[in-house]
Amino acid sequence: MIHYGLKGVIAAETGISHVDGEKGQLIYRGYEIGEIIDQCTFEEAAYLLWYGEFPTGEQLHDLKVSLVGNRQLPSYIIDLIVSLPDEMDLMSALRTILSAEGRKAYRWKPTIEQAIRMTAMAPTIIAFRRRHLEGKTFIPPKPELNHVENYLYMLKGEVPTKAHVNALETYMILTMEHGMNASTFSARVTASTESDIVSAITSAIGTMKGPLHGGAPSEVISLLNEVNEQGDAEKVIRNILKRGKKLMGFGHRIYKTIDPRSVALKSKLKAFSGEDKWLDLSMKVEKLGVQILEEVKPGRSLYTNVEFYAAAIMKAVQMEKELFTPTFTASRIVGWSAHILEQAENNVIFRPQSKYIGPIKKKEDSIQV
Ligand SMILES: CC(=O)SCCNC(=O)CCNC(=O)[C@H](O)C(C)(C)COP(=O)(O)OP(=O)(O)OC[C@H]1O[C@@H](n2cnc3c(N)ncnc32)[C@H](O)[C@@H]1OP(=O)(O)O
Ligand SMILES: O=C([O-])CC(=O)C(=O)O
Repeated sequence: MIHYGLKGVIAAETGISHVDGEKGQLIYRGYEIGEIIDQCTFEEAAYLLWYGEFPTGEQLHDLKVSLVGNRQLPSYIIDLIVSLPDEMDLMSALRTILSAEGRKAYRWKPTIEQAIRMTAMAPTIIAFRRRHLEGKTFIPPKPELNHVENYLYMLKGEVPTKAHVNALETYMILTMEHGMNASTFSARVTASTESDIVSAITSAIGTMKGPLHGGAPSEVISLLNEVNEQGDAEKVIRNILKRGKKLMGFGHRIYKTIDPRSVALKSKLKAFSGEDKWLDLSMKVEKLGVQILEEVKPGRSLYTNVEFYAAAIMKAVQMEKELFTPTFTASRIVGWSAHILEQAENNVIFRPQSKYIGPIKKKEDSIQV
């Protein structure tokens, strides 16, 4: 039997997270995601994923110090940020620039220190590259700001409001980790060859970029923009589906009910912006989208996924469309690296099989006379 797309195949045991697709539940290291976003910072959630438990005050302090030190970029990385062609999109640039970090020091086995370094570097690379493309000067990280505050500060050049930090931090914690999704699988496959953490994360970034995975939210914005311009949401949705296209931000391999991250983002947005044009538009498109998908694809249980409300939350914190997937990547590096470390603990190389459906030939039969 062939499991196309490895649907339903369990290929590893993990203690990092659990995704219950029927209940619509997401658990990090035993704790429900709702509890984590209400009570933790980005740093605390990352510590939990890497180490399996919450940090003490001293451990959290040490992690913060390590993040501060690793946020400074070496000169070879800065050189790349300014020399890559301008038409390279941010995800391609991030993939290329982070991969330049692959030095001898990263040889097998991966370590938590390496995971922290890559997590610390990503937001600085994204912010510097973005500012370079805008013709603006780089804003170096401020040691006294936390991870999410720093990211916004380096992008915008001013210390962000508490409301913006809180909204983005919620999003970044919610998207840190999600079981054996496509990009995490990529990371684990690369790590399973005993390749280094930089290569594994580079593989994952390449996988994250695609519109069926991490690239979806910018397409959600295109959908919302189209509805906003045309005014008739039902017509826009039906036209997309009539053309045989997918409705971006809807559907999920595991969730057969609403994605709990989508619920959490919607409620954060309600608290954050109250009456907001993009939130209202998103809720209208969600309601109609679910109804029409049930009519067109009955029984497939298609609801909004995390990417749907990600678009509205990014708008709320004034992030441009080009930053959506890189920001998702900056948080998912935590989950990828936790999986790379777990893979290294009990490694078996990933090597599924394929069924050959081509012909069997003989060379002499193909010789023309
Ligand atoms: C962080 C993340 O990666 S979250 C996912 C982000 N991606 C998106 O939002 C892109 C849109 N969604 C999709 O493409 C899919 O739902 C995926 C990739 C997320 C999941 O794919 P799969 O598990 O392979 O489900 P599959 O594509 O087989 O869907 C089952 C059925 O529902 C349909 N379907 C699934 N999602 C959608 C959608 N968004 N719009 C229209 N139809 C859909 C499929 O066409 C399929 O129909 P069929 O039974 O007639 O063949
Ligand atoms: O789990 C998946 O297949 C996709 C997803 O939601 C994620 O990676 O966050």
